[in-house]
Amino acid sequence: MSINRDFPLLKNDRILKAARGEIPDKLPVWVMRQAGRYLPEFQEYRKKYNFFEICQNPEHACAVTLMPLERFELDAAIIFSDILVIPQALGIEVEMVAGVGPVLPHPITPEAVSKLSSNHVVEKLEYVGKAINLTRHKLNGRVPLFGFTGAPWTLMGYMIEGGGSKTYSKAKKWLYAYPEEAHALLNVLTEVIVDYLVMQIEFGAQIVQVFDSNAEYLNKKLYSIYGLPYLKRISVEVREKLKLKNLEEVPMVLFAKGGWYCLEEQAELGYEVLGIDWTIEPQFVRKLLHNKKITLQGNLDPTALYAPKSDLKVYIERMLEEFGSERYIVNLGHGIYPDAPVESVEFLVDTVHNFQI
Ligand SMILES: Cc1c2[nH]c(c1CCC(=O)O)Cc1[nH]c(c(CCC(=O)O)c1C)Cc1[nH]c(c(CCC(=O)O)c1C)Cc1[nH]c(c(C)c1CCC(=O)O)C2
Repeated sequence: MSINRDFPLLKNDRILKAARGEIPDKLPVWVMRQAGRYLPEFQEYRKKYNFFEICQNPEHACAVTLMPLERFELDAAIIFSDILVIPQALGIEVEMVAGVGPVLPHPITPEAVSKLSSNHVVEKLEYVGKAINLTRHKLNGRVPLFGFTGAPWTLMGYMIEGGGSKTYSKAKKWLYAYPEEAHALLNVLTEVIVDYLVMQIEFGAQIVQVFDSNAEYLNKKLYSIYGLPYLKRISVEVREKLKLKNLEEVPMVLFAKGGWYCLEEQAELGYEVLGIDWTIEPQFVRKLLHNKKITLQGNLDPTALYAPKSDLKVYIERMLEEFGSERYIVNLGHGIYPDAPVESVEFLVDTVHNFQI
C-alpha cells in the first residue's frame, strides 16, 4: 500500500530530546494507557464498537489516540491498539471481555508451536500501520507518536495461559518442562515483533515502546535465557532492517515491569530508554546506572492519582527531584487504572510542566 511519508514538521520534540540525552525546555510527560477506559469519551465510544473493531479501523484508532491529547498537554501520543494483536495475527483467537480482560479461548500447546510461522503475519497487522500514518498526519506535528508491541515473553504468557494470570505458572512450566518449544515460540514472536516495529516506523511511528509487563514473574536466571536475548535481538534487528530500508532510526523504549532484578542488563540491550516501574526508588536506579548513557521513564505509582491534589503535588515533585532533569521522561510506573480521576492526569501534566528544571 502507499504510505504518505510527507510528514508535518514536529513542533514538540521534548521526548525525543530526552531520549537522546539532550535537555528539553520542560520535562516531557505522557501516561501509559493514556488512551483508555478512564476517559468518559472512550467509554462512550466502546458502547458503539467492540475493542478490536476500534483497533482495526484506522479512523476509530486515530480518534481514540487523540482523545487524551484533546484534554491534556501531553508530550506524546500512543497509537490505540493492544499487545495481543500479534497472537491474533498468528491465528490465535483473542476476545476482549468486558470486566474480565483478554481471553484466548484456545491457548497454545507445546505440540502446536512447530505449526506457527512468522511468514506474512505482519501483513495482517498493516491496519496498525495505516492508523499510525493517519494519526501522525492528524497530529500535525503537535507531539511525537509512539508505536508499541508486547515483548516475546509477555505475549508467550498470554498465549499459553489463555489470558491474564496471577502466577503465569503454566507459561513458566514451559521454561522448565518444554524449553525447546519455549525457545521456538519466543523465536517466532521475536521475528514478528521485529518486522512489526519496522512496519510501524515505516508508517510513521517516531518512537517505539516494548512492553514486557510480565517480566515480574521471572528472575535473573530465567530472564537471562528467555527474556534478555530476545529483547536484544529486537533492538539490533530493528535497526538493521531500518538501515536496509533507508529509514531513520527512532528511539526505542523497553518497559520490563517488575524487572528490577536485571536493570543493569536491560541497560546493555541497545534501548535508549528504560521504563521504571513504581516499585523502584529513583535514586536506586540512577545510582545503579550512573555510568550508562540511558534515559529513564517513570514511575509514579498509578494509584497515587487517587490522592488529594496537595499530596499528589508532593509525590510528583519529589519524584522529579529524585530522578533529576537529565535523561528523564515523566510517566506512571504502570498503566493508568480505569477509575483514575481524569483531573489528576491534568494535574500531573501541569505540575510536571510547571517544574523548574
Ligand atoms: C499487558 C498489556 C495488555 N495491553 C497492553 C499491555 C502492556 C501494558 C501494561 O502492562 O499495562 C498495552 C496496551 N493496551 C492498550 C494500549 C493503547 C494505548 C494506550 O493508551 O496506552 C496499550 C499500549 C489499550 C487497551 N487494552 C485493553 C483496554 C480496555 C479494553 C476495553 O475497552 O474493554 C484498552 C483501552 C484491554 C487489555 N489489554 C491487555 C489487558 C491485560 C487488558 C485488560 C485490562 C486493562 O484494561 O488494562 C493486555
